[in-house]
Order: sequence, then C-alpha cells, then structure tokens
Amino acid sequence: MLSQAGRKMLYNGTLLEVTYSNLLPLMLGSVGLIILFRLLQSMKERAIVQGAVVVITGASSGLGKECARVFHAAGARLVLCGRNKQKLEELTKELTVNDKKKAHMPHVVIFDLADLDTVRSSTQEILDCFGQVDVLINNAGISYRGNILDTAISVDKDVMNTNYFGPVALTKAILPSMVQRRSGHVVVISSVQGKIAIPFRSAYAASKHATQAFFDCLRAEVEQDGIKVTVISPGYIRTNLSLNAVTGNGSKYGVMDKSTAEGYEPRAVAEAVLNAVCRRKKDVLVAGLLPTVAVYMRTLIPSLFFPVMAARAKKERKMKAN
Ligand SMILES: NC(=O)C1=CN([C@@H]2O[C@H](COP(=O)(O)OP(=O)(O)OC[C@H]3O[C@@H](n4cnc5c(N)ncnc54)[C@H](OP(=O)(O)O)[C@@H]3O)[C@@H](O)[C@H]2O)C=CC1
Ligand SMILES: CCCCCCCCCCCCCCCC(=O)OCC(=O)COP(=O)(O)O
Repeated sequence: MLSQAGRKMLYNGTLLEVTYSNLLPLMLGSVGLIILFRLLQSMKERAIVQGAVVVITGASSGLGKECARVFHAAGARLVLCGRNKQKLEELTKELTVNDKKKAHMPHVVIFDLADLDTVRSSTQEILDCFGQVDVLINNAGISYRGNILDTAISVDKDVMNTNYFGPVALTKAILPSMVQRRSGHVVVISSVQGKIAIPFRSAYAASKHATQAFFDCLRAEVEQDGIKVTVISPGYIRTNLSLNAVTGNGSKYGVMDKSTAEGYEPRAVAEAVLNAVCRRKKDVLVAGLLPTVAVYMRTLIPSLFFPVMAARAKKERKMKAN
C-alpha cells in the first residue's frame, strides 16, 4: 500500500517518490496504449479480408447467407454458391444495392454439392469469377433425424455426399491453385456433432466427424504450402437446418425444432467465422457451457458420457412413443 505521502524509492541513484497522483497518468497511459494496440491489431486483421476473394457454399440461406453479408461488409469479393439461382440472385441484389460503384459485385455459381461430377466442373467457373480464390468457406450442409435401424443406406450416402464428399471434392479441386500461389484459407463449417455423437443423428454426426478428421489432416499437410485451414464447430443456430433435415426414408423432416429456434443468431456465428478467418484460427467451438462440457467429457471421461447419451436416447424414444 502507498501512504498519502507516497513511497520513496532509489532508482539508478535517483530518488523517486511514487504517489497515487503520479501513478494515475502512468496507468491511464498504459490502458490507452493497450487499447490503441488492440485497435491497430484488429484493423490489421480485418485488412486480410479486404478485397479477398471469398467463396461461400450454401449461401442461399441461414449461416451461409449471413456469412455473405458479413464478409461483403468487410470488403470481400464474393462467389456465392448453391442450388437455388433465384435466392442467390436476390442476395446479390441486396448486397449491391448500397454498393454504388459495384466494386464488390458478387458472382453466383450454381451446382449441387452432392453431385461430385458437377462440383469438379463448377470449380473452373468459380476460379474464373475473379481469377483466384483466397478463402473457401465450405458451409452448405444438410441434417438428418432418424433411428439407425430404420434408415436406408441411401440416406446415409446422401448426407455423406452433401456434408463430406462434396466439400472434400470442392476443396481438392480448388486447392492446387492455392498451392501454386502459396496462399489461401480453407474453412469448413462442421458442428458440435463433429466432436460428439448424439442419438438419432447418426448420418449427420458421422459426416461431421469425418469432416473434422479430413480437414485436420489437410491443415497439417498444407501448412508447408502457406495454406490455412479452419474447422468451425457451432452449437444450434436459428436457421432452416431442422426444417430441411432428411429422415430415415429420405423424406423431409419439416419441423422447426425448439433447439434450433432457440439457437444462436446466424449473424453471431457469421461474425465468429469472420473473426476466425482474420485471426487464422485453426479450430473454433462456438457453443454454450453444456455442449462444451459434453465435448470434454467425451474425451476425458467417456465412461460417463456414454450412459448420458444412452439415457438421452431412452428419453427421446419415450417422448416419441407418447
Ligand atoms: N443450424 C444449426 O443448428 C447448425 C448448423 N450447422 C452447419 O451450418 C451449415 C449451414 O447450415 P444452416 O445455415 O444452419 O442450414 P440451412 O438449411 O439454412 O442452409 C443450408 C444451406 O446448404 C445448402 N445445401 C444443402 N444441400 C446442398 C447441396 N446438395 N448442394 C448445394 N447446397 C446445398 C442449402 O441450399 P439450398 O437453398 O439449395 O437448399 C442452404 O443454402 C451446415 O453445414 C450445418 O451442418 C452447424 C451447427 C449447427
Ligand atoms: C455430470 C455432468 C453432466 C453433463 C452433461 C453433458 C451432456 C449434455 C449433452 C449435450 C448435448 C449437446 C448437443 C449439441 C448438439 C449441437 O449443438 O448440434 C449442432 C447441430 O449441428 C445441430 O444440428 P441438428 O440437426 O441436430 O439440429
């Protein structure tokens, strides 16, 4: 503690009197410097996406659409990919309405990610838009609701094609141009379910676990080529994911689940994606306390995690029966 009169100290032969009044400007100065440093750091990080060519799959709705808005606002040049031309053109109109110079007019490329041949042929179209790809955001995906015993293998394959083989094929097709330039960033939107498997989501959780594994391998392999890889694993987001989910017989689930409706705002997750790209993060979990605990529990105390999941399955089955 300092007395009112302060504390006298001998420093390099000079007698210094340290008082509250001469410490205050020092403290304020330090805080100011830290704020200035953070501001400059954040401006430097944001400059990474300014003018960068960012390709977003599944840009017609939900998280992809929000990523398009957030990256466009950050100054990126966008290539919006999806199956629905009309929705993507509407989004392009929305993004360019205030962009008078049309400097960052997005391009639209239409293809079905589950059709691996069209993925390969669409890659040239993507590369031709701006002549290069700086950031590829593999966002498009589909979910699933069903019991393993009643699920047709064709459904497992369809989910794997959209969520795993599609992004893998697109990434492999774009990667050589990134390696040649020794620059690029590949992002994939996985899920908390890429880290833990929950009952009645087998096809979806399996596709997201495979995604996590593939892109972890990729990160290690292409680091020497100057390419960054980010896996983002969000918890529930308020989008149409559950409405669009497929069931065991391939029909649409068509229900807005409570967990989805009460999930994160897509804007908040899109900001987390932008932040991860700017800061070149490798693996980002965007989730609340309970899913985070579950992720650690699965790794550290699996003997506790498995009974919790079995109880969850039992409860869900009971609820369905009533
Ligand atoms: N919502 C959530 O709770 C969570 C979502 N995620 C992940 O976020 C990502 C985005 O999903 P979200 O925005 O929530 O859901 P949406 O259903 O709103 O969006 C999915 C997007 O993927 C596109 N898509 C689906 N199948 C294909 C296909 N075969 N070919 C091309 N595009 C396709 C859809 O396009 P179209 O308009 O043509 O159908 C749509 O643009 C997914 O990878 C999902 O797994 C992760 C964690 C939580
Ligand atoms: C003694 C301590 C007990 C701690 C209990 C922890 C177990 C809690 C389980 C929590 C499960 C969280 C699941 C989260 C799933 C999730 O966020 O998925 C995101 C999605 O991809 C959503 O897709 P869906 O199609 O399933 O809506």
